[in-house]
Parts: sequence; structure tokens; C-alpha cells
Amino acid sequence: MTDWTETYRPTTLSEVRGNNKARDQLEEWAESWDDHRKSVIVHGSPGVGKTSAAHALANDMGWPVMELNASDSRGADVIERIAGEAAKSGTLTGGESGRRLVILDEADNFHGNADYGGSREVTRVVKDANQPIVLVANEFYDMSQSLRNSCETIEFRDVSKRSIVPVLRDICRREGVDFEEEALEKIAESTSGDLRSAVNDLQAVAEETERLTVEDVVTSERDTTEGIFDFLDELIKEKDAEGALRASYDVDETPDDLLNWIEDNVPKDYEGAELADAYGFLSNADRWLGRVRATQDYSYWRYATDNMTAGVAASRRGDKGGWTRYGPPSYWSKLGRTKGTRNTRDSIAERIAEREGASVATARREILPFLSAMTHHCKNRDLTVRMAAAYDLDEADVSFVTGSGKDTNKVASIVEDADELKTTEAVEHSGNAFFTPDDSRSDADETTDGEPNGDDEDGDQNEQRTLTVPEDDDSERSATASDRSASDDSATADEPADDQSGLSDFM
Ligand SMILES: Nc1ncnc2c1ncn2[C@@H]1O[C@H](COP(=O)(O)OP(=O)(O)OP(=O)(O)O)[C@@H](O)[C@H]1O
Repeated sequence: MTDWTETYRPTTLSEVRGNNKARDQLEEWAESWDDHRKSVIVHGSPGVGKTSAAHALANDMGWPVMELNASDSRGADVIERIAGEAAKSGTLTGGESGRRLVILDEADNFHGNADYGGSREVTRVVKDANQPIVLVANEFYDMSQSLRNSCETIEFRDVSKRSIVPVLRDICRREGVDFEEEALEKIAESTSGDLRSAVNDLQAVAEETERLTVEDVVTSERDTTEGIFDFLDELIKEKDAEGALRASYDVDETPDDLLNWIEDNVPKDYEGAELADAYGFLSNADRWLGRVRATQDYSYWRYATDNMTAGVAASRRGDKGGWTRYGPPSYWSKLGRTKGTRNTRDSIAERIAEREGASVATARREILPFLSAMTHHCKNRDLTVRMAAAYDLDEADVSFVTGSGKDTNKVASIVEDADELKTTEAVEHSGNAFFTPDDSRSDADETTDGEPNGDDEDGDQNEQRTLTVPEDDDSERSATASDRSASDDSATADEPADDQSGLSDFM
């Protein structure tokens, strides 16, 4: 059976769904390339169509493609030869115009890796290019600043459920699969903005059934996640080090995902010294995973797995009983997985901790994810400005917390306003915690209203602070601070960690 993600890969830009703005920008970039001669970085989460868009663009423009993948090629000379030559040569077998499109996939993996010549080499090639180059990356900030500065930037957002469903519907029709509309919605919902996963899930379920129903989707979800819940129980509560390692062999998760699952759930049962020890092992595991990413040497996975399983089990002190509500890893914890983002995250968490009188761990695991959800894409501008002022956030920080592009005017103007706000008395002398999302309503004006009204006279009837959190271009979701105390099993792309206790407990 052919892979549907390949069969239904967009061949023209108009088939790239859910990122209209980015798509238009890409087209514009290509059409005006002769005038500006800049390369472009296309970045965003996995499976949202970045690489497909680059290929579709080449197709639309009639440009042959030359693709280079960071992990396939070893050594600076290879980069030089392929990207350099291709970039310089206007006469190679190009299209009618002599143009060809160079696609540098996994461009965030070149960074700091001597084997690949590091990012300096790439930056040089990219700067000197005589042909258009698209650099595709998941992690914008894993690329060096000079590389980022020498390129235009286009962000691909997670694909909204609303955009995913029609893609699935279309595939079903073309494959002759009968379906319940709701089943498609369920798939779209559970794949959190990743269109490739949605298509994969659709294919997996559709192959097992005559008519695709919601029940099929739910059953298949349960089958794939049941294993992990049993494993967490064994790891966290029951098995010794060796048993935990063995149990992990049966779990159908990548080490990266497994680490996220463990990291998010271990604090539900461990505390104090045992938790600190467990985190120590998890951060070792994380380092090994980083090494795998940097070198593509998968033999390091073993050390990562040893640490996250045997290490965590060995950290346990005393018996653990009872039933624990484990939950899937949050989008947020996945974000902390790379060095660049982790450093930014930790430095912001430290500032939050200081101001709020909370521990850094609480700031990182509880407060920051919450703020991130509330200021998603800076839509709640007023709140974002106040937050930036309260925690001294610069543009990179604001971009990190909100998910907005760092170089956007929006982020720059927020930081400017925050600087201004910092000089006003209100903030200087407040000394109050900025973050008070509990129900005490003691200083409602410090936190937020949904409107960017800029005045401070709203210490009124804020019974419940309702914040409108935009999900993406075409849909909106609302959340209230106190809603967050209620446990919610479903982790979606932009929701913070499932926090059983409610944030107010930590304040
Ligand atoms: N926006 C989209 N519109 C249509 N199909 C898409 C889109 N995004 C992803 N797909 C489907 O998912 C597959 C994988 O997409 P693609 O490889 O382009 O994603 P990506 O963002 O480059 O991910 P990665 O960073 O993991 O390479 C495509 O072949 C296509 O089937």
C-alpha cells in the first residue's frame, strides 16, 4: 500500500493548505527573487507542509529542484559542492530561465556541527547564492543569528483543525473510503496541527475498516496509548531499574516522545529528593538525545533510554500506590527539547521565579506555559506588553513565549511599549506578582482583561478573567484563568501542561 502522505503531497502551492499567508509570501519571494536575491528560511513544526510548499513552489515556477539534507551530507565540502555550486551556477541544467531552486532541508541541524562545516559555511553559501535557496527548519532559533539575519523568514503555523478536515475528506473521496464526518474531525483534533500525522492516522484507521466511524478512531487512539499508560505505571511505581528498562522495549514511542511522557508525568508521583534525582536522569537523557540530533548517530538512543527508564525507576524512594491520572505530554514540554529554546525558556523562568517568589521549576513548568497560552501570537497585546515589562523580556523572549516571529514589527513594538511601561510608576512600584491567575481576584487589574484597552482602571468586576486565545488564523478559542484549574485530558497544540492541581495552588 502506498503512503498517502506521498500520494497526496501537494504538487502546486494552491494545494498547500492552512497556511495561506505563508504560501503567498513564499510565492512573492520567488517572483521577486531577481530583485532582492535573498534566500528564505521557512520554519515551523513538523508536518505542516514546509518541504511540500518548497517543492510545490519550484513546480509552479518551473524551476528544477536541488535538495540537500543536513543529515545526509557529511562535511563542509559537500555543502560547498552541492549548495555552493548549485547556487552559483546559472547555467547548470536549470529551467528555461536557468533558475533552479535549492532546498536545504533540516537547516537547523547544520548549526554548530563541525562535521557539516557548521553554520558559518552554510551562511557563506547562502549569502553568496546566485540561485534561490529555501532553508527548511523546525527550530528557527537553532540557526545562527548571522544565518537568520541573512535570509528572509516565513513562518508556517500549525495547521488548524478546520484546514485539516477538508484535506482528509478529499483523500477519503479519492480513495473511495466511506466516512463519518465526525471521525475526520476526531483525527484532525488529535493530531494537533500536524497535517502529516493526520494523513498517516487516517490511512492507518481507514485500512482497518469498511466505513470510517468515530468509534474506529477512538479505538485506535486507545490502542496506541494504552501501552504508554501501563508503562508509566510500571516505571514510576513498580519496576526496578532493569525491569523499567525492559518494559520500555514494548512501548511504541520514539525516545524523544517517551522522554516527554515521563518528564510530564513523573512529578505527579515523585517529590523532593526523588523527583530531583529523576529530573537529573531525565536531563542526562535529554543530553543524549541532543547528541543523536546533532550527529545522527542513533546508537546514543540507548544511553538516553537507560537514563529515562532505569534512572527514573532507581530514583524512586518508598512504595507508590494508588491510581494516578497520567496525561499526554504537553506541546510546551516538547518545545523545551532543543538547546536554543531550552536556554531561552530557562532564562525567562528564572526571571519569573524571582518576581513571583516561586521556584524556578514552578515558573518553568506551570507559569510559563500558562502565560504562553494566554499570549499566544501576541493577540492579547495588552497582556503581552505587561508580561514583557514585568519579566524584562526582550524580543527573542517575547517571540519564544508567544510563538510570534522575533523579527516582526509586532514583537518589536511590544518590547518598545514594555520598555515604556517599565519606566512608569505603576510597574516600578507595584512589586506585586504579575501573575495571579487564581480566584482570589485580589488584583485583577494586574493580570488581564481580554481587551487591549491600555488603561488601568479595570480593577472592577473581573469575576472571571476571560482571555481570548487565538488558535491560528481562522479560529479562536477562549480560556479562563480559572478554567485552567480544571483538569483537562486533551493536550492540544497550544495548550499548556495538563495541570491537575490548578495554577493557583502554586502561587
Ligand atoms: N499544508 C499542507 N497541505 C497539504 N498537505 C500537507 C500539508 N502539510 C503537510 N501535508 C501532508 O504531509 C506530508 C508531509 O509534509 P511536509 O514534509 O511538507 O511537512 P514539513 O512541514 O516539511 O515537515 P517536516 O519538517 O517534518 O519535513 C505531505 O506530503 C502532505 O501529504
